Amino acid sequence: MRTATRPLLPWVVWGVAAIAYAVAIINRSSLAALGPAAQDHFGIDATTLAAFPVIQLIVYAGLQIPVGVMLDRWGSTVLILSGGVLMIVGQVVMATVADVRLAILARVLVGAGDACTFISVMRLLPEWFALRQLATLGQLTGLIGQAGQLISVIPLAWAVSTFGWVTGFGGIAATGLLVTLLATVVLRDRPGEGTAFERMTGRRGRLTNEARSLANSPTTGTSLIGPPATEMMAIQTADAANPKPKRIWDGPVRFWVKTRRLLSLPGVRLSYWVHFTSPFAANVFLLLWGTPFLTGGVGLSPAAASGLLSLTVLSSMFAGLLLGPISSRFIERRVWINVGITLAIAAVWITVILWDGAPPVWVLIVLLVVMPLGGPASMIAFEVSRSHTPRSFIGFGTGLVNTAGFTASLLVILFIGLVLDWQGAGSPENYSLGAFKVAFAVQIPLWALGLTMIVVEQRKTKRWMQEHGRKLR
Ligand SMILES: NCCCC[C@H](N)C(=O)NCC(=O)O
Repeated sequence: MRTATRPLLPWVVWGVAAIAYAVAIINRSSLAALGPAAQDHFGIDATTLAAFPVIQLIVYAGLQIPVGVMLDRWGSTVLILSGGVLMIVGQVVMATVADVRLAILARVLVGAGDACTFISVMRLLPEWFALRQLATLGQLTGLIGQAGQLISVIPLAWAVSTFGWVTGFGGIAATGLLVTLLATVVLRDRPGEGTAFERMTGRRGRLTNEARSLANSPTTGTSLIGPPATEMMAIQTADAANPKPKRIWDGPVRFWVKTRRLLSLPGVRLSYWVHFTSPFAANVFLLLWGTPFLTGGVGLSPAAASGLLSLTVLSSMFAGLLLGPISSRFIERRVWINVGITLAIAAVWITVILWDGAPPVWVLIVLLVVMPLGGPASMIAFEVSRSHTPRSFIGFGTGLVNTAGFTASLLVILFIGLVLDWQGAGSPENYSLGAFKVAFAVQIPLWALGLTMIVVEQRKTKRWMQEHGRKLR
């Protein structure tokens, strides 16, 4: 039978989950190209406008661990659907209100819904696919998300300028509704588990009963040989005997114990620092400071700046295609691949900062091609985390790791603003190249911190694995 030999269902489940992630990215970046339109619509200044992405990012990062805990309890389907509903409500509010405080509430809802999506999609992968496929599928998921970013920039800006604010944001809400409905009848947490629709109606279809994973062995943990003898495994056994605990919140003490146990694994700490170090330069540039630097600092026209910025999407998509197969082929070296990419990003930025005067266009092109490689490189962190996190903690572990890059991005966004202000160059009329160069130098200590911690934790991880007789997979 087709389903038994070559199951199609894992691909359909992943496809719909990846589309849900792309919709989350459309929601996340829906204001990216609409700055002036939003200022007009709400009658706000640039500082208030800048608060939108920052608040959204704080909500996103702050919810990663709670969402991870819920994910381990309720599974990916519930979280992806809840995220979809939150984003739909957020965009309906955004489309219909005139008060800026309500618009900020709308962004909070969008940030919360977005926070539920990515790690839930990542949590589905090891349930449906074989180990050797996970790195590539993780990268492809990131790449499909990136396509969402393209949609949110060009077609949304066109829709808002042609049909108006309400139709543009209403259109995003309608797209979200369609995908959420699709997810209700397609997503399944794992083979044998029903869709949300089946669970609500109490009837399971043939597809669910015959569902098979492409994996033929357990896909998380570090051991290929011998029983792991850590404290963590006791927790894993307890969860295996009782796979659906009733409570979502065990109280602060138990939560703290869990966090400490997870962080006691050097491989989990390693994955945190891998995610911390590589993506922030691109995030900061794309979310807030890229256009002011290129226009107010380097002196490019807005059109030239946005042309250069579009390079980042292409570069990151291309890197995503290559890095998946490479990191699963060279599993022992994947952390060093990430380190190499981060060093390249730091080297290009230091060149720009030390350049005498405005860097020529070719240097800017190198910057905008190399810097976004940090996004796909950061996906390696989820591979490292999957290798080292016990199965029953995967959601928590993924959420914890995903906090890292976004925390670093927030810190750098904030530090750049502070250093610009400190130099008296905090507003567009006072921007200068020299001030931006000093401000972007705040990235250097964060790279130094991240890279040092990666080297330290990589050594500890290697030692830990030798001591416990583990082999990486
Ligand atoms: N192709 C770029 C993928 C970037 C992934 C990024 N580092 C990440 O962790 N994303 C999480 C998210 O919610 O988008």
